[in-house]
Amino acid sequence: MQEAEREGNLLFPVFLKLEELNLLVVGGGFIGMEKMSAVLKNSPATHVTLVGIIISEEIKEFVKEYPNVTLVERAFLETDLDGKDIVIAATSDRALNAYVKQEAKKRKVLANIADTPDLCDFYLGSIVKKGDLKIAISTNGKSPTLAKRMRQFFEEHLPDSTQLLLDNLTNIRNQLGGAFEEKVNRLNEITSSFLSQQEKAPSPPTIKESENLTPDTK
Ligand SMILES: C[C@@]1(CC(=O)O)c2cc3[nH]c(cc4nc(cc5[nH]c(cc(n2)[C@H]1CCC(=O)O)[C@@](C)(CC(=O)O)[C@@H]5CCC(=O)O)C(CC(=O)O)=C4CCC(=O)O)c(CCC(=O)O)c3CC(=O)O
Ligand SMILES: NC(=O)C1=CN([C@@H]2O[C@H](COP(=O)(O)OP(=O)(O)OC[C@H]3O[C@@H](n4cnc5c(N)ncnc54)[C@H](O)[C@@H]3O)[C@@H](O)[C@H]2O)C=CC1
Repeated sequence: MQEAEREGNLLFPVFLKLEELNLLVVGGGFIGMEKMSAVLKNSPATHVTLVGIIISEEIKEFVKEYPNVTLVERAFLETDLDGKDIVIAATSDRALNAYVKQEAKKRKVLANIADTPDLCDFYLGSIVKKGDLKIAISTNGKSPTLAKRMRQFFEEHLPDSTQLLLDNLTNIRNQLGGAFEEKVNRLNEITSSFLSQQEKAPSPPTIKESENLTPDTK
C-alpha cells in the first residue's frame, strides 16, 4: 500500500437506499431536527422513529407532512433499537449518547453519535444536489462549516444544464449496443471534452491575510 493511501480522509463514502431501511433518531431538539431533516430532504420516504424526552414544536410541525415518521415522546429505551438498521443519537446527554452507541454495537446497528465523532460508525456529509447528480462532502470531521461552505459553492457554480447532460448521457447509454468494452470506449469518447467545454469555475473563496486562521491563532 502507498504511504499516501494511509493519510488524510480514510472514510469510505456510499450512497444508501435509506428509504428501504429503518432509522432511529434519539433526541428531539435542534440537532435531532437538523439530522432528521437532512435525511428526509434526501430520502423522504425513509421510515424514521424519533424518541426524545421532550420533542420540539418545530419537529412536531415538520413531521406533519411525513406519515413515515413516528414520534415517541419519552426517554430512550434500548428496545427502541430493535428492528432498526441505523441510529443517530443527538441528545444533550453525552453519557446517554454513548450508551446508545454501546447498545447499537451489540445489535450491529450502525450509529452516528452527534456529539462524539470517535463513537460514530459514519458521519453525515454536506450534500449538493442538482437533479440526479448528488455530491457528498466530508472534511473528515475537521470542519463541518467548511463542508457547508463547499456545498454552497458547488450549489452556486454547478450549471443548471447538468440534468440535461445527464439525461442525454442516459439516453446514449441505453441506446449503445455492442460489447461492454466498446460501450465504455464510446462513452469515454463522448464525454472526453466535457470538462474543457465548461466555463472555468472561479476559484473557491480565500481567507484574507488578516483573517488567516492558523492553528495557533483563535
Ligand atoms: C463529525 C460530524 C458527525 C455528524 O454529525 O455526522 C459532525 C460533528 C460535529 N458538528 C459540530 C458542529 C457543527 N456542525 C455543523 C453542521 C453540519 N455538521 C455536519 C456533519 C458533521 N458534524 C460530521 C462531520 C462532517 C465532516 O466531516 O465535515 C453536516 C456537514 C451534515 C449534517 O449534519 O447534516 C452539517 C452541515 C450541513 C450543510 O449545511 O451542508 C455546524 C455548522 C452549522 O450548523 O451551520 C456546526 C457548528 C460550527 C462548526 O463546528 O463547524 C460539532 C460540535 C458541536 C458542539 O460544539 O457542541 C460536532 C461534534 C464534534 O466535532 O466534536
Ligand atoms: N453533529 C453535529 O452536527 C452537531 C452536534 N451537536 C451536539 O448535539 C447535541 C444535541 O444538541 P441540541 O439538539 O442543540 O440540544 P437540545 O437541548 O436542543 O436537545 C436535546 C434533546 O435531547 C433529548 N434528551 C435528553 N436526554 C434524553 C434521553 N435520555 N432520551 C431521549 N431524549 C433525551 C431532550 O429531550 C431534547 O429533545 C449536543 O450534545 C451538541 O454537542 C451540536 C451541534 C452540531
